[in-house]
Amino acid sequence: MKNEVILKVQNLTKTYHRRKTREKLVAVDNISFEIRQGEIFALLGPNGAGKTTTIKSICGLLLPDSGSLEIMGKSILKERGKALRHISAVLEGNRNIYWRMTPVENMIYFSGIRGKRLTRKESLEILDKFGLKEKANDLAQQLSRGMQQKTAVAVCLATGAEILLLDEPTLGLDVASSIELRHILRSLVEKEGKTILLSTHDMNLVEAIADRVAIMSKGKIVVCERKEKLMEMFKARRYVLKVSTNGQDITSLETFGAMITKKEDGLLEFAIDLENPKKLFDLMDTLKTVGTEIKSIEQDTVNFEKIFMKYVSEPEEDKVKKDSIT
Ligand SMILES: Nc1ncnc2c1ncn2[C@@H]1O[C@H](COP(=O)(O)OP(=O)(O)OP(=O)(O)O)[C@@H](O)[C@H]1O
Repeated sequence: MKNEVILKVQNLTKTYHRRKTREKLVAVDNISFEIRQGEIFALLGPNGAGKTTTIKSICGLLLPDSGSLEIMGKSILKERGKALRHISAVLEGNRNIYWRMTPVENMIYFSGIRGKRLTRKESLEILDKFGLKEKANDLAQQLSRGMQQKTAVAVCLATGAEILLLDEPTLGLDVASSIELRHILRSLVEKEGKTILLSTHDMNLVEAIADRVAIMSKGKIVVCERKEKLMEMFKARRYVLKVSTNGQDITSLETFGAMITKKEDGLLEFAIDLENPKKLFDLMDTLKTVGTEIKSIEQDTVNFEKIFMKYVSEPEEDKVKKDSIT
């Protein structure tokens, strides 16, 4: 049923042990989140944040140290078969298809493994949604990368699973193929009631299709929020100011966390992140006191790249702010 919790991850922890050095690495550190039916949930994070480890744990490919994983109320650890039949995954772009089989053969084979008898007619209908009907009888290895990735998602769909786990689905795709795949994913959710868990570095994809977003860093979830809310929060907070400077001491801007973006011919442009908009007036007072003239104040355009960077690189960003002002 729409809006029902369909996937529940609670206090998931996974540690890797390096054999040679006996070092321990906590790849996923006590994370919890829920995904509702009909949602596109994006899991983001820099390299090594723990996204793939999380997805592999959900697929039952890795055994977590602790925590619980439930799909449609069934525990992956205790009722593996019953839980996992509701999910289908594409890991690392397109690895879940056999190169020496055609798209149709892949679909019939993988749905067969899941106990589903897919007819050739049904598989052609699915391929049609992906614009791949003419390629139905070509070997997968003869398809372009974009076509292979779309075939991989088509295979996922062929299994009849309600939840699709897609790890980097747009990796290596050109702009047109990536946009096409976005439309396909959105329509799978809207027209067919599928639920999608997406792990990606593609911020345009997140901005275009995600409903909710969790950002991971060093094994932890640092924020989990509706995409619109995150965009709104940031839109309200970031300002870009242009001021004229004639050698005035502007080090006081540092207290406002200003980040200089341009400095030329007596004109200074800086971005500022003000959690409390009232602070904008304090900033204007400060600028007046040092004797700079404000040329313009604009609310910064917000995109997902900026939101992502804010959550995953705060200490470095602070350092840049400091460096650029002094
Ligand atoms: N099999 C393994 N053995 C030891 N360490 C591992 C193993 N797999 C992953 N790791 C480590 O666990 C951490 C998390 O890795 P993971 O692949 O989950 O990150 P990720 O967020 O998916 O990264 P990326 O965006 O680069 O794919 C990394 O530090 C990685 O080096």
